[in-house]
Amino acid sequence: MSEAPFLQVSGLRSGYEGSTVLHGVDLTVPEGSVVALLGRNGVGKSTLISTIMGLVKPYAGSVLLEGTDVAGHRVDAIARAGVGLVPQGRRMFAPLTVAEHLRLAEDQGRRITGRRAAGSAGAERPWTLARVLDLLPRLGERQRNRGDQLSGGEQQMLAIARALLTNPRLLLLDEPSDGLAPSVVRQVGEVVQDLLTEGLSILLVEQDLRLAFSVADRVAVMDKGRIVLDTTVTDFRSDAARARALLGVG
Ligand SMILES: Nc1ncnc2c1ncn2[C@@H]1O[C@H](COP(=O)(O)OP(=O)(O)OP(=O)(O)O)[C@@H](O)[C@H]1O
Repeated sequence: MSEAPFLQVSGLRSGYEGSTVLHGVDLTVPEGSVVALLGRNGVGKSTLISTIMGLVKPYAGSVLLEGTDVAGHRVDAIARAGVGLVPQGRRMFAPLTVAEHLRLAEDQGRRITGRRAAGSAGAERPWTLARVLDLLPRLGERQRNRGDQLSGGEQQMLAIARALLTNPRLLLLDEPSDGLAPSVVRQVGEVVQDLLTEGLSILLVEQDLRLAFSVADRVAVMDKGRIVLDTTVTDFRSDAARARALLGVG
């Protein structure tokens, strides 16, 4: 893992229709690392992910991707700059098959990668469908099944596959364990490890602390729209009382 930040967020403020949710967020994701973003419900974690991705417009602050400020840019420009989103809730199209979802994502990926300059983010070794199915073989077996016929774990794998086909170098993963059985959460953890090996940087919003601790290098805790703690997993785990106070968990 290199120490250079892939993502550096500074003083980021954003919200919805004039109501401020993020009150000046500072956060760094070093290249090739996983940062787990923790925090109680409603503190602004998904809003941060959406603002980084360009889905929510910032009021102030910067979002540097390898040193280039993309704050306020359109979502397609941010995808081209190398950011992929695996949204909370997975966002399947119930009537479409796995193969159809993947074909749409491949088309989108081609549009994004086609406009990317040679040698820029994600241009070196694109995520082809074959490469994605190699990483997520279960999807290969389920190609003819519709979105609403998939288990929660399979839907999560499909959401990850769709994001990978846009050739990101930074993946924003919003609560991938949500609603999954413990054995499936472990599989998600293994996929995150594989993605790290493939050279991605990852910002992981997670409520499942076991998953977060098993894959992350650092932990950032958000409260009321600010990062109130940014530390190593080892340090965070060494102070259970502080963790309980920050997260409200037993
Ligand atoms: N699309 C929206 N329009 C208006 N307000 C929103 C919208 N999305 C979220 N909010 C509000 O912004 C605040 C932060 O929500 P957000 O979803 O970012 O928190 P979170 O930490 O991700 O919570 P959770 O863990 O429950 O997903 C909440 O008060 C929420 O009601």
